[in-house]
Amino acid sequence: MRIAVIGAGAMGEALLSGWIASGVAPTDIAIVDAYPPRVVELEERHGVTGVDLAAAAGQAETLVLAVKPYQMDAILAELAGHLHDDALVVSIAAGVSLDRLQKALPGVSVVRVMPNTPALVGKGMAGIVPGAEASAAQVDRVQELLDAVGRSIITDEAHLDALTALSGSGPAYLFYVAEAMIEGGVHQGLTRPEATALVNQTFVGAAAMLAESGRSATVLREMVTSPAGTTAAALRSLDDHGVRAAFLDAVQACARRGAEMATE
Ligand SMILES: NC(=O)C1=CN([C@@H]2O[C@H](COP(=O)(O)OP(=O)(O)OC[C@H]3O[C@@H](n4cnc5c(N)ncnc54)[C@H](O)[C@@H]3O)[C@@H](O)[C@H]2O)C=CC1
Ligand SMILES: O=C(O)[C@@H]1CCC=N1
Repeated sequence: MRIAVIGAGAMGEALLSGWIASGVAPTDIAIVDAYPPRVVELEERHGVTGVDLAAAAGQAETLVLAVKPYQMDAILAELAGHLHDDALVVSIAAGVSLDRLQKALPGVSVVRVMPNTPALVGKGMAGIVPGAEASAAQVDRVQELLDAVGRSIITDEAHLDALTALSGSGPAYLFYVAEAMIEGGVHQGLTRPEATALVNQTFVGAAAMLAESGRSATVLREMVTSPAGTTAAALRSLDDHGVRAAFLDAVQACARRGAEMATE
């Protein structure tokens, strides 16, 4: 058993399906989930195998802890003392510090990661914070897993809440903007399917320009904004509604919530 995903919910499934798409054999991936129908669903959809936590602890090379933060203590307590000697534990939970993980699993190699759901389509972005017990080879192994489903950076824990506020939670902000734009198109008389197709492809095109043009977001926005034109009118309205300030506040609220969760 190469990888065991403990808590095969939204993010656990995004990672494992991204790994399978990148060439990891489904038979190398096991899942542990408290909700039996979810295990059956993922076994059927991806060809992975449901196991119990004891089997994952005793056999998996890498255990990816992908339960909700408040479910983490119960999992850590069950794992403590049952992990095999070379086990590598990767926690993706927001607000669960390395210190808390390491105290629950003394002597175990632990790495903290903040991934995001675009891993599902091989376009993920992840931050990696190595724990003190993790070897360079183990950190490389984690980075290889994340790079197989997108990109990653090694960072320090002090920056992980800020990283969560951009890449971890960020996809939700963009989906929210997409929803609002689609609604705007419907208000202008477009059908919902037409508005959805226009907005989705505009996101694809704009994202590709950000990734591939080598130009900054500012330059790309200026390229669209003709003097006294339509875009300038739209951006003026966004500024009048404080949208830029709202994003600054949203990023701050997200990072603050991550820090707060660490104390709960
Ligand atoms: N959803 C996202 O975009 C991201 C989530 N995360 C982190 O990933 C973790 C999971 O988040 P989601 O996938 O959104 O949650 P989710 O609720 O979709 O998945 C959690 C899964 O854990 C299972 N579970 C609960 N208790 C369990 C137990 N004792 N043993 C085994 N399985 C158990 C649930 O049945 C569920 O399938 C969280 O800690 C979150 O902070 C990190 C980055 C992005
Ligand atoms: O909303 C959350 O708490 C998780 C962490 C990052 C994205 N989703």
